[in-house]
Amino acid sequence: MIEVKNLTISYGGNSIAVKDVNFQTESGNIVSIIGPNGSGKSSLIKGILGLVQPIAGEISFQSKDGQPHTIGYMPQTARFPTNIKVSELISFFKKLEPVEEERFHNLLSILELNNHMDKKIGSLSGGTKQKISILQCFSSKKDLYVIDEPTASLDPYISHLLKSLLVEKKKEGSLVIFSTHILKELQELADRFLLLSEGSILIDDSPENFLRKNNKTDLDQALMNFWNEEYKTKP
Ligand SMILES: Nc1ncnc2c1ncn2[C@@H]1O[C@H](COP(=O)(O)OP(=O)(O)OP(=O)(O)O)[C@@H](O)[C@H]1O
Repeated sequence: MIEVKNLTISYGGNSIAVKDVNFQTESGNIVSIIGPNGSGKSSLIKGILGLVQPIAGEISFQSKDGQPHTIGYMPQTARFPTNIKVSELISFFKKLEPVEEERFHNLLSILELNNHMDKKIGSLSGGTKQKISILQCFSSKKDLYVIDEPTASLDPYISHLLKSLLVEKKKEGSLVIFSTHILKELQELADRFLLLSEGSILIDDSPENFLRKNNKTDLDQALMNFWNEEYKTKP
């Protein structure tokens, strides 16, 4: 379980990236964070991960067995040292954190990373670097998976694989939090979504409930209607 209380993040000056955000969620769920560019999705994710220091609020985790929680993270853009080989990077990851060998080898093969082992990271495409992130993130079981725009630079085949991994992790009892701009992806995967606007949560609902309340079947359309109404009421 994760509980986020009054979380506020600023990078300095007067601007606030995340404003007094509150939510809590149980394990075994997929939660999606959506919102326009600059609405604070990545900042909220970085706050959850402890990568940025909030100016107010707190985040607490409780794992079922009382053990320290483990987190897998896939950033929006994979940033690895450019002058080492793929094989060296993967060996480094394996030294940092033990992997489940069967899962690791399955992923390595599905992601077709074997063909890239002798290449320097700097020579890889963005999508191939994301595949290494997938391998790193999903080669061992975690309590929480945090994925920032998972499918942004992936081809349809690998996007499909990643979405299946998220569903598999939920079924195994982990909590999955991902941000996206793709509402179809949200409707397909999420048990619950948070719509951020200017750092605050504007909607916190399940896709089904939101559709029912708005008498729609298509989330894209329902959210666009909501958004247009929201802007109409702004000065
Ligand atoms: N490192 C940083 N330094 C200063 N300001 C930042 C930094 N990172 C983000 N911001 C600001 O914080 C606000 C929220 O940005 P954030 O990247 O969290 O939004 P986002 O919803 O993830 O955007 P996008 O959809 O474009 O990825 C924006 O105003 C952004 O300019």
